[in-house]
Amino acid sequence: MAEQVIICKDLTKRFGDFMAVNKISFEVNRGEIFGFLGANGAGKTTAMRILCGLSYPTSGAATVAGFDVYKQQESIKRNIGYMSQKFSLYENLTVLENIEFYGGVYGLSRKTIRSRSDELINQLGLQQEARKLVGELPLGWKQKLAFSVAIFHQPQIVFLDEPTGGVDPVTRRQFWDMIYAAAASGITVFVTTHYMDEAEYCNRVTIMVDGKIEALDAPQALKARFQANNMEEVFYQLARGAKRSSD
Ligand SMILES: Nc1ncnc2c1ncn2[C@@H]1O[C@H](COP(=O)(O)OP(=O)(O)OP(=O)(O)O)[C@@H](O)[C@H]1O
Repeated sequence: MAEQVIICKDLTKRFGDFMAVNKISFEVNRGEIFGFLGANGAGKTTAMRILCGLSYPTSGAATVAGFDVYKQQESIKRNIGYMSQKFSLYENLTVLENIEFYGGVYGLSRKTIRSRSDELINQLGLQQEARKLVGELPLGWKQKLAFSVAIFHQPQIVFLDEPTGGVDPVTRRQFWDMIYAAAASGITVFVTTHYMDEAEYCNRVTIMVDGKIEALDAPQALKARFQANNMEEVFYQLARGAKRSSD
């Protein structure tokens, strides 16, 4: 049986009387690309923040990389990478300086940082840009670099919160090639997205509606179950009854 690196059981987060995350349960396997979908306000970011060790649940249980979300937040943070749409690299530092900075934050030795950053810059084809300010790079390149930095310390799991917002489909496809390479190297990928073509690239997806998980399966299986041609239609069938407004 596949090793489970994230286990959630009835995980709940309440803000006052409001159930932002309402008893969600699921498991994610090592090396899997796990899509976490839902309309605006469904509760994705709230759930993801708990799994990243940034916030406590109200009730329920979860472990991430074997560590408990209540008691072992620091161990969770050391074993994951995180990239949010808002998380940005330092625009006023160069490409190389950003890589070195985050390598240091993640506790890598100077020697490791030097050899891995050379390797990374070559892989990304950024040799010409290595000493340019990140602020001068196009958005798609910033996202690729931010992803590379999020997995620079070779974490067990990487959490991506709408990582490809605002870029064209070709650039998004290139970004997904990087996700596949990371997953092939054994990194588990937990990703939220609004783009339904990206949902098709995941091994399995959950669809959250109003704080609850309404469906969880491989895209192919969901399409068959909902007699849909694509994930857009599956999503629409599940999310059309959502009470939380999309803004
Ligand atoms: N600190 C908070 N206090 C009160 N309500 C909150 C708090 N954080 C989030 N919420 C509410 O919880 C619900 C879920 O928010 P969350 O950000 O998790 O949704 P999401 O699925 O990530 O949506 P989006 O795609 O818009 O980021 C929203 O209705 C939001 O207003």
